[in-house]
Amino acid sequence: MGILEVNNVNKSFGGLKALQNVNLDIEEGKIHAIIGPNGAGKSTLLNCFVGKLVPDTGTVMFNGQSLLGIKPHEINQVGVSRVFQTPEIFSELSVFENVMIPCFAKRDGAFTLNALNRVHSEQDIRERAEEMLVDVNLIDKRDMIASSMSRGDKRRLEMAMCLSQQPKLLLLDEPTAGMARADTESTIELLKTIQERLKITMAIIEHDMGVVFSLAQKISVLAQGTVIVEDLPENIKGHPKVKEAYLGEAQV
Ligand SMILES: Nc1ncnc2c1ncn2[C@@H]1O[C@H](COP(=O)(O)OP(=O)(O)OP(=O)(O)O)[C@@H](O)[C@H]1O
Repeated sequence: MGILEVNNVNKSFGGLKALQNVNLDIEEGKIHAIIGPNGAGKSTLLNCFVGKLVPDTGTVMFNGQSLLGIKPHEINQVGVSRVFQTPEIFSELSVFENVMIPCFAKRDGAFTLNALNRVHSEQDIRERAEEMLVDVNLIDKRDMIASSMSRGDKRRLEMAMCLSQQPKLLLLDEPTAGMARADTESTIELLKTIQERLKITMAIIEHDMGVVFSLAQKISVLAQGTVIVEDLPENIKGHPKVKEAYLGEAQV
């Protein structure tokens, strides 16, 4: 049984069938990539996991609980976190302060900026934030202002913020889009380390096939709203259906 199970999901926008009878099973502890050409329905599907869109029909179950009709922030509370193309961080705050914010939110159920003022007396929050920074290898940069960091380090910081909410499933929406090669490599290493050490399940949408094949343990290929193949990475490379779907785009 998967940690995330998608059954017969359909979603249309007017007359356009963006998702048609989509079935997907994301296994606990694995990195599962969802790939496909432009307009295949990848973002629409991800949006159905986080409450941004509601499927017309079908079910989305997380750990045996339906995610349909649940508000995005509640989905986050049940253990599903999403990482966007552009890291969502507080640019003017230090690295350490950025990580303390979600640590407060996790403990108190909400965060107010005032909380940062009493941080010196908040030993448990400080320790937790430090632990997170060690996990993503940013502890030496704890006093840097977030805006001055590289794209790769900003991604590390965002991951530390996500991890402090103790997610069970991490959804990654093109995590290396627009990155220089060095930052892309650093992000691949980061995600591998997190998955190996913390065993967090990840679902990743990504156009860069180098990233996909470096990380994924299973791949689902979407084309025109339908899953055309779901298999191990070695069986996806060169698969005739996948090649056909990508005709005119970067080859797989
Ligand atoms: N809110 C919307 N209203 C109308 N049509 C939409 C909406 N969102 C997506 N679509 C359409 O649904 C189809 C699937 O789009 P989606 O963004 O899910 O594809 P994608 O695989 O994520 O594409 P890309 O890789 O280019 O981001 C496309 O034809 C898109 O134009």
